Amino acid sequence: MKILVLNCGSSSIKYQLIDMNDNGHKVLGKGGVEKVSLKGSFLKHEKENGEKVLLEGEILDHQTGIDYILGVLSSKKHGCIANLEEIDAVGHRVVHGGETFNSSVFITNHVIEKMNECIDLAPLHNPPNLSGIYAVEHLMPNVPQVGVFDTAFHQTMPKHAYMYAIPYSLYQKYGVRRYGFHGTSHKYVAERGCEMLGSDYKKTKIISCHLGNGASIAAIQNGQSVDTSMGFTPLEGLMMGTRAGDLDIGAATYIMDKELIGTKSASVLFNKQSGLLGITGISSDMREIRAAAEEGNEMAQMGLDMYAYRIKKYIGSYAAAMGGVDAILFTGGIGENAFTVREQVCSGLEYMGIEMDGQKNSTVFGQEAIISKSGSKVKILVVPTDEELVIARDTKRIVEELANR
Ligand SMILES: Nc1ncnc2c1ncn2[C@@H]1O[C@H](COP(=O)(O)OP(=O)(O)O)[C@@H](O)[C@H]1O
Ligand SMILES: CC(=O)OP(=O)(O)O
Ligand SMILES: [Mg+2]
Repeated sequence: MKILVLNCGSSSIKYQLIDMNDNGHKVLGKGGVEKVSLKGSFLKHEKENGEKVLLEGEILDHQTGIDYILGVLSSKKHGCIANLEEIDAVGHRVVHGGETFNSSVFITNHVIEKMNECIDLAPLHNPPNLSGIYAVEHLMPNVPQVGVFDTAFHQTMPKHAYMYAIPYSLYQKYGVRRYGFHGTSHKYVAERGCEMLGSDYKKTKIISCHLGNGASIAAIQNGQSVDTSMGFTPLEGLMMGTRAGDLDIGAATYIMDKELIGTKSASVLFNKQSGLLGITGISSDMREIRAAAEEGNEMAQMGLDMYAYRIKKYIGSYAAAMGGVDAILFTGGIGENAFTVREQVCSGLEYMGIEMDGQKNSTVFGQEAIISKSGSKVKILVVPTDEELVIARDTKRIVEELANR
C-alpha cells in the first residue's frame, strides 16, 4: 500500500511517500517545501537512492505546495510513481485534536468540522493541517485520508497533571487544560528506545526530550504519557526557537499593559519573537547560536545556558512525578545532533544515576545510539524520530479496517 504522509506546518510541508506492506516498509521519496507563501520558497526532494533535488518556485499556499509535491513524486525525471492513482491513501499530522480525538481517525466531514473547532487552540498549526486535507480532497478526491493527532498520545495523562489551577468552569466551558503535543514523536522514540535497550515498554519509566524548532518533554510510565511540558497550546514548557515557554502570567499581562499591546500582538511576541531568538537577537536556529557562542558571544551563551537549564529542571520534576526514571531519550533536530546541548543537560545529574559517556556522546549525530556509561543506572539514548512512519502505520491500519468492514 503506497501511503503519502503530509506534515503541513505554518510555513512548511514535510512529506514522505512510503510503500507499506505487512513485513515492513520502504521510503520511495521524501522531502519538504519551505517558506510557503514567502519569497524564495522551494521544495527539497530526496529520491529513494538518496539523490537530492532542489526545486525553486512561487509556492503561495499549501494547495500549491501539495501540487508541487505530487508533481515531483510523479515526474519522469525525479519521481517514484508513474501517476497519482498509485497513491492508495494519505496520512496527515494534525497538531490539535482537543479532547475529541484520542486516536487516529479516518477523515470525514464530521471530523473536519471537529478539527475546525480546535483552530483557536492551535492557531499556528491547525489551519495549515486543514489546508493539507482540503488540498488532497481537491487534487485526489477519491483517496482515503487519515488524521494522526499530536495530542492523542497524551490523552492518558491523569487529571491532576492536565488541569490548570484556574476556575474549573473555564475547563468546562472552553476546554482549557493541558493537552500536550509531539505525541506521535514521543511515542515512537519511547517504543524504539525500549527496543534498543531490550526493555519492556510497558514496564519502563522514560523521559523523552523532543528538541526541534518546537520543543517538549514527556514523562512516559508503563507505556503511557503521564505528563508533558506543552499545555493548552504548544507555547508552554521548554524554551524553544521562537517560543517563550514557561512564563509568569503576571509578567505577560504587565508587558501587555506597558507596551500597550493586545492579545494578537502578545501572541506574536511570545510565539514568534521569544525563545532563543528573543534572548540572543541572533537567530532561532541552534546551529547559529552555537556558532556565535563559540565565537564568544555572551548572549548566545546565555541562551544556551537557559535552554539546557530548563530541560534539566523538567528531568528532575518528571523523575519525581514517576518515582524514578530508567531512560532519558533525546530526539528532534537539536536532540539528535547538538551533542553539547545533551552534555549540558545531563551534567550535574550524576547523583540521580544519570551518567553520560562524554566521548560516545560527542560522536553521535542523527543516528540511534546509547550514550550513557555502561554502568549508568539511567540509560541515555539518542533516537531519531520518525513521525511520518507512525502516521503511515496508522493510516494503513485504519484504511485496512475500513476495507474489511
Ligand atoms: N547539526 C546540528 N547541530 C545543532 N543543531 C541542529 C543541527 N541540525 C539541526 N539542528 C537544529 O534543529 C532545529 C530544527 O529541528 P527540527 O526537528 O528539524 O525542527 P521542526 O520542529 O521544524 O521539525 C534547529 O534549531 C536546528 O538548528
Ligand atoms: C506542536 C509543535 O510545536 O510542533 P512543531 O515542533 O512542528 O512546531
Ligand atoms: Mg517538529
